[in-house]
Amino acid sequence: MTFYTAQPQHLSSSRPSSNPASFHSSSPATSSDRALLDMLSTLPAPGQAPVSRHQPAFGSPSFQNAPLANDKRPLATLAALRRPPIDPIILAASLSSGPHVTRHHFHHSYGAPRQSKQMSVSQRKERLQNAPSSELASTSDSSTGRSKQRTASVSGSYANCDLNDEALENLEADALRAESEIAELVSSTSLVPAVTDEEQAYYASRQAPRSQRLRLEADASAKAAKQSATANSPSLQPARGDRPPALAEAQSLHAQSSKALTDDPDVRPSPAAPMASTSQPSKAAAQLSEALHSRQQLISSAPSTPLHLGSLPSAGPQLGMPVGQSTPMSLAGLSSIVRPPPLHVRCYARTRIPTPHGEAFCHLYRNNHDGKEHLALVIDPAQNSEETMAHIADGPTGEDAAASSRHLRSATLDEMWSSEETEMERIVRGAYVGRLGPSFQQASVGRDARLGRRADAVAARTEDETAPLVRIHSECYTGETIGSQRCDCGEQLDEAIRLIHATGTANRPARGVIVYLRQEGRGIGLLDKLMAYNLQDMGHDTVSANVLLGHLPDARKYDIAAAILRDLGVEDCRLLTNNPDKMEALEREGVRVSERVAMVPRAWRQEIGAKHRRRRAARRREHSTRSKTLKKKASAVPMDSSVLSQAPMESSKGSPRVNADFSHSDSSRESEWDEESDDGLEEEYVDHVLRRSGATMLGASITRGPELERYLRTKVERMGHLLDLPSNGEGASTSAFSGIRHPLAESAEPREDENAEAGDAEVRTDPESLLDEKDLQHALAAASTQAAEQTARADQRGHEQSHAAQEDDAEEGETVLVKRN
Ligand SMILES: Nc1nc2c(ncn2[C@@H]2O[C@H](COP(=O)(O)OP(=O)(O)OP(=O)(O)O)[C@@H](O)[C@H]2O)c(=O)[nH]1
Repeated sequence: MTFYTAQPQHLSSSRPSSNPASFHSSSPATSSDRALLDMLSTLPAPGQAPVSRHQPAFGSPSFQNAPLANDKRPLATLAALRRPPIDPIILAASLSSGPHVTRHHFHHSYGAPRQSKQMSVSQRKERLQNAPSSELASTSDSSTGRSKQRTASVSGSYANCDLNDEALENLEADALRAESEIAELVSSTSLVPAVTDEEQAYYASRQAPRSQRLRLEADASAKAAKQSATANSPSLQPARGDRPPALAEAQSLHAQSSKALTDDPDVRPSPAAPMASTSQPSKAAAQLSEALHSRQQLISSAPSTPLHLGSLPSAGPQLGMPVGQSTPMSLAGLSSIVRPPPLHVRCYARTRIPTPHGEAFCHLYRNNHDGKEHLALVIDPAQNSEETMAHIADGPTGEDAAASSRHLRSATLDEMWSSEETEMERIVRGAYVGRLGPSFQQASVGRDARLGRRADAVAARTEDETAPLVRIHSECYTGETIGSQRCDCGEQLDEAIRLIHATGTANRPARGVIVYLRQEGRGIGLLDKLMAYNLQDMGHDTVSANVLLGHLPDARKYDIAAAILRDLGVEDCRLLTNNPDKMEALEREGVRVSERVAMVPRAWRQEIGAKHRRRRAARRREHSTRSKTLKKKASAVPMDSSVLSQAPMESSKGSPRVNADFSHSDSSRESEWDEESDDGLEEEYVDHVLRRSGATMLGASITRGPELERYLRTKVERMGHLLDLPSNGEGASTSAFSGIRHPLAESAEPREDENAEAGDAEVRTDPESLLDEKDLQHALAAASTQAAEQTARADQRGHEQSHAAQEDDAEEGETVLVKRN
């Protein structure tokens, strides 16, 4: 029996088969064929495994990042060539036979349960050696008269297919039997047969040598010719050429409805109308036509922004299945492939995390696109204040509203998730205000009330309100967890937290967000990143290694980051990045980037050019002389050993300072920030470099190394990152300085007054000299305080002693007097 499937003809023809109807195909692919192929080849349901290794799983980052036609990335075309969504040949083969089909399989059949004919080369050789000679008997090919000996000496890609002719004929018979069974099944369901797991399990692949395949094909075409001559059933006649009737009918219906649409775009013919005009088209054809029609309409009317599911046409009849039968693929599913469902993010938990730089709120987000848990680190210490948060809880107005609007809070976290949710449940997931403690627990207000207040607050916002500092950071296990020096990711994360905290002043507390996206290895995943490193060890750079592995140099997307920022109430930001793609992506997603703040690698901030190096060397000499003098003084002062051992700790950020010349208190830091003083920024930086607390990265502080240098340079030179390379060696241009001053400094240019002031700054940025100098200063300061205290105590004791002596003297005098008297 002949069977027809909903596959386009050019697909069927790529699968040589003994099926006469589908074997010969010469009609060219029509646009409908292509539309259908397109539809079939982009059909995976959410969570479904890829059909081939080339096809990314739906919802996976690579699926999200699959290059679009309008993608302007330079290597989009190359990527598309390397990793096409699906290979049509593989698609055709797998639709008919199973997902494990590869390009090299060309003939498949379902057979009765039998042992697989695929065996390893060693097994096959062993079997051949042990086989009786009768098994290797030659058979005579009746058509050519040539004698062929089918030994198992076939090698190469067909090595596993050394079946003898008898086995092949058995298989052929099995195949025909199975095909006719499937055809029966198909004719009862009209469209593509569902292949059961059992059938899959009994599937036997036959990779025959070419000569054998040609013979089989010749036999099959002879049979086909014979059958077509004798066939008299009009229902089995292909409607156009040897095209399956269901598809041909669908195409004609589709053409009719398209024409009607072109004539009058407002009138969309109901599926019943074209059906009435044709002579009894099958239900399947009508369904197919409807599917094609709806899809084409969707594509043509799709806006550039994601559609809401509600605006899509109802599921209607389902493609590929008779009405009433369940199928995983509905029209709604189809539409969701055309445009992914609108992105939704929700914050599931929020908690306070103390970091070496200060406190942050860690938010965990889930979304409906990539199944990953992304994070947002919100730095907004004012939220910890009970007074501030009480405003939110009580419903602020006017200035209070403006103050509370500054708080970066997740709308999805604060909202009531259900009417049954208790206050305690909300608090436990992080929807609380103020600082949570054993005696203070107050749930935050729900979304609607808060949004209303936010509107008030926006109206009341003052003009000098600056946008929060935001960093979009991509996960990097190697850089952040094991301290890899191939990249500066760990350092960047640390630096971002530090910089955001550093924006705080007495009047304006720090405020910013680090969105931590789980896009390891620029979106290619840890596995591929590790392989990319091996390619880099072989001489490739970070860009070419990615491309060699079939990826774009950067496969990340930022729509989820933008959604998270919007959820946190960030509508505009100052972005900490060197990557122009990030800025563009955020702007595209509706988050305004009012300013870019450079992320200067710490190692490059140390690299301050030849001229400055010379001056730094001079300053260092001067300092060493001063240090020696100070050391001499120190040795003259008696001092507890405990004081000396604590000196480095004293220099860490937040610890009490004892010498105003070399350090600054928190309040002095605030005033420096108020004045936007570079020196203050430098001090902050130096403090950070010298800190000894916290272990966010192994070997924290500055990431250095030749591989890091290469990585950074490649990003600048090949990926367009906006960072000036440092000068290399003596006499190099100082233009490299632009961008290597502190990123938050107003001007990126080096200061004109290259005097001792600049020298001071340089010296301060040298951690080693600073460590010595500062530690020594602290030690000295502590020692002199101790010495002063000792002196004071001694003075006191002396004073007391002299006083006592005087009293004694007086008493003695009195005694004498009394005696005299
Ligand atoms: N594929 C690949 N990814 C890398 C490599 N080195 C680091 N990464 C990843 O790159 C991501 C960080 O991206 P970067 O290009 O360093 O920086 P960026 O985030 O684009 O730009 P900035 O905002 O300026 O920091 C992290 O996910 C790292 O895991 C590499 O050699 N190959």
